[in-house]
Amino acid sequence: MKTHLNKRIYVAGHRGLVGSAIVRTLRKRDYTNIVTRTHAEMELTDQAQVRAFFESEQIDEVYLAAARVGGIHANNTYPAEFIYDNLMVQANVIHEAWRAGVKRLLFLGSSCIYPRMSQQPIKEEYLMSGSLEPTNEPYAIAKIAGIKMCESYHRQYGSDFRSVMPTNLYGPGDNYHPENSHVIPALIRRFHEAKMNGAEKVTIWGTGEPRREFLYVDDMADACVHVMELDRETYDLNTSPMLSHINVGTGEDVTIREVAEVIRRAVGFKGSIEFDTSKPDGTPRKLLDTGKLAQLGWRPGMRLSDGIVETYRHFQQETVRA
Ligand SMILES: NC(=O)C1=CN([C@@H]2O[C@H](COP(=O)(O)OP(=O)(O)OC[C@H]3O[C@@H](n4cnc5c(N)ncnc54)[C@H](OP(=O)(O)O)[C@@H]3O)[C@@H](O)[C@H]2O)C=CC1
Ligand SMILES: C[C@H]1O[C@H](OP(=O)(O)OP(=O)(O)OC[C@H]2O[C@@H](n3cnc4c(=O)[nH]c(N)nc43)[C@H](O)[C@@H]2O)[C@@H](O)[C@@H](O)C1=O
Repeated sequence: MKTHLNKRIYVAGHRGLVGSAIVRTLRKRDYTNIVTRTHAEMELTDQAQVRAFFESEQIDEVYLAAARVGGIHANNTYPAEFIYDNLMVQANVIHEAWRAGVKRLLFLGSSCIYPRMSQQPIKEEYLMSGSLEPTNEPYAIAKIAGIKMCESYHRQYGSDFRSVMPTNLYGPGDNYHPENSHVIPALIRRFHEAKMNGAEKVTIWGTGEPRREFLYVDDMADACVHVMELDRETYDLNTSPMLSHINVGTGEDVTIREVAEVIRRAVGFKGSIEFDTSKPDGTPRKLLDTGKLAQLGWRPGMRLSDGIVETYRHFQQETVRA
């Protein structure tokens, strides 16, 4: 007999930062029937491959953590790939999941869906109330389309498709590419290399003044499973009739200068920091209002300084993905 622990759960993007943490969390909670495909095994932008997968695998639930992801430079340099890949991946997975009768799906968006100059902290209902940040607008537009797909399939077909909007994430298994990664992995690598090479200075992009909220990836995965385990009635009661997404964050933000200092200390780099103001700052601030998720009984566990120490420990053990 099928219990909730042996339902067939497909984690899309299981080798990425978030997907790998979701698999760890599901295993820790004794889920036994987790289905995965690497990018080489299934190209999610190809509808025929995605259709064949859902037709043969009898999936009960989907965590959609596969996407084209990168930091400010990657988003700004490859906008066509960020909009095309993300629209295609999510359209194929959401549509084919519906066709195959998948019972529940979780779509991962991003806090960059909200207006660049949004009121802070950002509530879910501020979606589409202003213009987006130009460095990642194509990615944000794709993510907004993903939310709207989940809402539309729920509205028209009653599909139990949900969305969470994570703040900036970091942790074990991140992408440490020198240019294309997000700020925390980029700076862990830069400070580490500077320490190893005996360099005197490390350069940080932008002014150091933007504020960001950072969530440890295992907390993010825990929030994803928490949201998926809510019954539909509770989920609906806590989202507004026209907006189905839920913010996930810590409720606290820091400046880039402050987070750089935390990383410098964790890595043990003794030199100085300089700022390259020819590089973009991006959104000045994006602090999520996480009241809805708190009301649903979830809170983060990891403090930023501890999470960075833990991530640096993993970085030193991992084969760097770069
Ligand atoms: N990291 C962050 O700070 C944030 C992430 N998010 C969201 O969380 C989700 C997960 O992000 P994250 O784990 O960081 O991203 P990663 O880049 O670490 O992982 C993404 C995964 O998706 C796979 N993938 C990408 N494109 C395809 C494709 N066309 N076909 C098959 N597989 C594909 C990748 O495989 P491969 O590497 O082999 O291409 C990789 O395993 C995304 O939706 C992202 O937008 C939201 C906010 C912040
Ligand atoms: C999660 C989120 O991630 C992206 O947006 P972002 O919040 O701007 O993320 P970021 O981590 O790349 O930068 C944060 C801040 O940090 C500064 N910064 C300093 N030095 C480095 C540096 O070396 N690398 C990077 N990447 N940033 C640096 C950088 O200038 C910026 O001010 C979105 O495109 C979108 O993909 C998205 O959803």
